[in-house]
Amino acid sequence: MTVTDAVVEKSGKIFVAGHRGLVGSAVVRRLRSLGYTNLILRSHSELDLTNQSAVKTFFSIEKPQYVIIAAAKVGGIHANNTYPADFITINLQIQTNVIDSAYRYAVKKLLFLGSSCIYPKHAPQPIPESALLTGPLEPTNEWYAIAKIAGIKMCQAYRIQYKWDAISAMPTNLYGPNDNFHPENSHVLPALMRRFHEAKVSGAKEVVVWGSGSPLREFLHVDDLADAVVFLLENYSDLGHVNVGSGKEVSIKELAELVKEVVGFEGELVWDSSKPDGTPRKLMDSSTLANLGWEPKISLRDGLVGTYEWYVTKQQDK
Ligand SMILES: NC(=O)C1=CN([C@@H]2O[C@H](COP(=O)(O)OP(=O)(O)OC[C@H]3O[C@@H](n4cnc5c(N)ncnc54)[C@H](OP(=O)(O)O)[C@@H]3O)[C@@H](O)[C@H]2O)C=CC1
Ligand SMILES: C[C@H]1O[C@H](OP(=O)(O)OP(=O)(O)OC[C@H]2O[C@@H](n3cnc4c(=O)[nH]c(N)nc43)[C@H](O)[C@@H]2O)[C@@H](O)[C@@H](O)C1=O
Repeated sequence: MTVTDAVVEKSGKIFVAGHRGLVGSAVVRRLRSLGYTNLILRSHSELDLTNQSAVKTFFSIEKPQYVIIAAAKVGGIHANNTYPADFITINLQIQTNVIDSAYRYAVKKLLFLGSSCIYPKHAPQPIPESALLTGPLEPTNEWYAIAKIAGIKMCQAYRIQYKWDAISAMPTNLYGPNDNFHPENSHVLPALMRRFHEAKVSGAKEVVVWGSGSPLREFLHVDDLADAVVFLLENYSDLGHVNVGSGKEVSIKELAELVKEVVGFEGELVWDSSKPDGTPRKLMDSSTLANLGWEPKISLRDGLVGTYEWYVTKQQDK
């Protein structure tokens, strides 16, 4: 493993793609809090990253020095399972356009974000980075996972062929402010927070939770992830992708009970077994990152309390 020599200048021009999303908005907060002042931001409507010529024009005019790709087609188990064509195609287009243009317009360093779903469904637990491409993927999100694997491999290929500084980080399941709270298409944590909140407000007696409750998931607050992303941008430069997790896993049943308590819903949980469980377990081995000197700070309970406060004050106005 190599630690990068190149210092990321505080005045360096940094393009954060997807800055309105869960991850992109947290990365922008973190960069600003560290004194990075020269951020380039474009909303989806200002720059559609699936449009190759628009992306080329953007890079040729703006000439960013650093790029963080937090723009992607993202969703929970239902969305991934229902829109496989969108998940594979849009993600391949966004990452291919941005990585290639970043290289061609002399970006100094690029960080690509993948996901823990790149690993085989039955990978050893905790999952080391070396488990990539050692077995079949989880069917509910294999289309998205294939795109993400292609992104990692593209960064590696450009690093090998062009000696270009492209790195990849693999976050575990994330949550926090600016998450997607869509009732069907979101991830489990925001979906349950919204459902429990609406049930509390309406006085409903029951809330439906999908699957069996037995799958295990590892959750990381997005502010911890953003801290890790900037840490890697500043300190890491090598071929291998790097896992970013909290190291702690909970069952979906335990998660549901915790969200219920934080929201203050007092009714019952009803399990809908017609919905898929997805992968049984995906705890990542984040020792590569720990050995570089990074660790997460926000507990799941504290992160949930903060996210619920944000949801009640901000999200409901939308
Ligand atoms: N959320 C999670 O639990 C995890 C996320 N990740 C990874 O982190 C990254 C960010 O995810 P997250 O923040 O959750 O996702 P979000 O959906 O919250 O944000 C994605 C952002 O990308 C933008 N975007 C999507 N398509 C385009 C496009 N064609 N052109 C320009 N912008 C576009 C979206 O804008 P708009 O909404 O306007 O379309 C949005 O701002 C992704 O690579 C994801 O794979 C990894 C592991 C877990
Ligand atoms: C980050 C990751 O996110 C996705 O994978 P996932 O971890 O399976 O994501 P999920 O959060 O949607 O579900 C986690 C678990 O929770 C259960 N569950 C209960 N009730 C609800 C519920 O109401 N909504 C959702 N979405 N899930 C629910 C659900 O049945 C499953 O057992 C990937 O597609 C992939 O995109 C990816 O990388």
